[in-house]
Amino acid sequence: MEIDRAVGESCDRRLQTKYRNAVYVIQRAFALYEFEQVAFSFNGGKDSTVLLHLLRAGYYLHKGKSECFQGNLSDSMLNCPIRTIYFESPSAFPEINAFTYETATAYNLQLETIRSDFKSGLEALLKEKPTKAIFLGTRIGDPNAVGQEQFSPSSIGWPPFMRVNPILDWSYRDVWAFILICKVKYCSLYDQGYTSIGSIYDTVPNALLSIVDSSSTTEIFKPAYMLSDGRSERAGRTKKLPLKCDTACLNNGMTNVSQSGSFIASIIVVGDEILFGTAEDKLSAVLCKKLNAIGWQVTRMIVVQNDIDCVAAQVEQQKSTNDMVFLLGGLGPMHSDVSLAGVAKAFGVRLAPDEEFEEYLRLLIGKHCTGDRNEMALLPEGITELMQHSKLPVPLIKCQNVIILAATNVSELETQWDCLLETPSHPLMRLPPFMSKHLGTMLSDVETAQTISKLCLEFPDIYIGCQRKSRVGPLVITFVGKDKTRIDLAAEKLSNSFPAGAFSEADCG
Ligand SMILES: Cc1cc2nc3c(=O)[nH]c(=O)nc-3n(C[C@H](O)[C@H](O)[C@H](O)COP(=O)(O)O)c2cc1C
Ligand SMILES: Nc1ncnc2c1ncn2[C@@H]1O[C@H](COP(=O)(O)OP(=O)(O)OP(=O)(O)O)[C@@H](O)[C@H]1O
Ligand SMILES: [Mg+2]
Repeated sequence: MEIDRAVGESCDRRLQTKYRNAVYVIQRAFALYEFEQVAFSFNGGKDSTVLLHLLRAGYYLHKGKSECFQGNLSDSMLNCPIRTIYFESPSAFPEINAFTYETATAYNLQLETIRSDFKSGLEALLKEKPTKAIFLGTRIGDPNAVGQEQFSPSSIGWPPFMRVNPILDWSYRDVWAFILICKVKYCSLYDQGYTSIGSIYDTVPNALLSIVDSSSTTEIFKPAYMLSDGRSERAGRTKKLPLKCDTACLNNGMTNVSQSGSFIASIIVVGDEILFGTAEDKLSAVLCKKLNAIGWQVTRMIVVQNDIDCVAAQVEQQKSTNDMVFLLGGLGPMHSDVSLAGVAKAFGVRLAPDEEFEEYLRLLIGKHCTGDRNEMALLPEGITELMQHSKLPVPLIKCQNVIILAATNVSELETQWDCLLETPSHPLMRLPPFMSKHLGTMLSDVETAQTISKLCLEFPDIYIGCQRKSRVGPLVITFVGKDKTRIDLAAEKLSNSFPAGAFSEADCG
């Protein structure tokens, strides 16, 4: 078969290894699932073009040569009649659309065009036709590849299928080496300087391929395969406009002080063991107190599973609605340590080796490190700031307005917090602290409820909360705010609304 032959006859040993592994993954998938229950996600991009020809090679090897040759078909037209899905969007480049349809016809792919978003399109597809696995041209540098393996079940919240990523470990160079060695057709945009193709609204030719030609009025670009540094593959993908709350990212992680006179933060704790009830989260409560003491308000404390998508979903949501997000847990070398991958996914960047951080880790755990790459030194690319302090063995990690704390107990958290505040570039502006006052009473909830409701309306700047430690014990009313006089006034008003002695100051630790 021509693809197999071209790679075999090339002198590119690296490509040969990548090719063999990818074809092996494809053959495994064909052996595991019924052919009718697998699909190929094809969009005319370079990665899915490579995958198309690997599928043809894998199918040929899986089926055996004889079954694949149909009559007098030349082997370059050898087909893999796989179900193929294309999510066609009105904002796709016409060249991409044309290439997708031409290629599907040329290779007899059973094309199913879907005109909705990925998730609902896949939901409808799975309802209509049982689909166990879908081949994708995802590569490790893609923002959405974080945490994926060659066989990765679809994410939580997505319809259930296996994502099969045969070229996950292929580099930009490998992709072009394959296309050029196998002499397969590719979308014409890649000859015009496009190196990764999204929509017409967010994709331009890669400026690194621009040819300076003073005699020409139009800008000319070299073809995509001329890009020497694959890390710049997505340089032509313009950033989406920031969401309204993402101003936090533009302003060194700071928005303006909200009307309540404080910054807001949320805390995400990553820990299956907390959700199973086998461990208790003590750190968030301590962190809340620390934040309150510098005048920050905590809007949420969330515990999530050790799952990249769960972490990513929460980080994505919280980072855009809070001035700062603190992440606790899920850091380290274990399979369940997915916090950084979740952060990377939330920001749409990849995890990349960070030499500075690796050096710190080497000093700390050097001799225990195995392998040639330290997985713990992979940090979200382009958005990570290391906050070093002499009392810390490794720096704290900050990704825009998300701070990742590696504390495993209260004492470590206290040290990390103190160091954070002592770091010159720390992003936590000190504001007047929150203060609180607690009143205890043996009056019942029913007797006090109405008066307290009225008090809340009268003192909108003071948080007034009620809690009981037991049904028979005292009711404790808490007043929290930044103005001591106002707190005292609210407490006094409450006491004065009831017979003398009904309330007394309580200590809530
Ligand atoms: C067939 C298919 C399956 C996908 N499955 C998932 C999934 O399980 N989880 C997920 O977060 N995204 C999934 N996606 C979305 C991709 O991660 C990603 O958003 C998409 O390839 C577009 O990349 P872009 O945003 O860079 O254009 C899927 C996309 C396709 C086409
Ligand atoms: N609109 C789509 N329809 C079908 N599959 C898609 C679509 N968009 C993405 N995919 C799948 O996701 C994979 C990764 O997309 P990505 O954009 O990174 O790669 P590509 O389009 O093949 O190449 P390029 O990086 O040059 O754009 C694709 O190879 C394809 O399998
Ligand atoms: Mg693309």
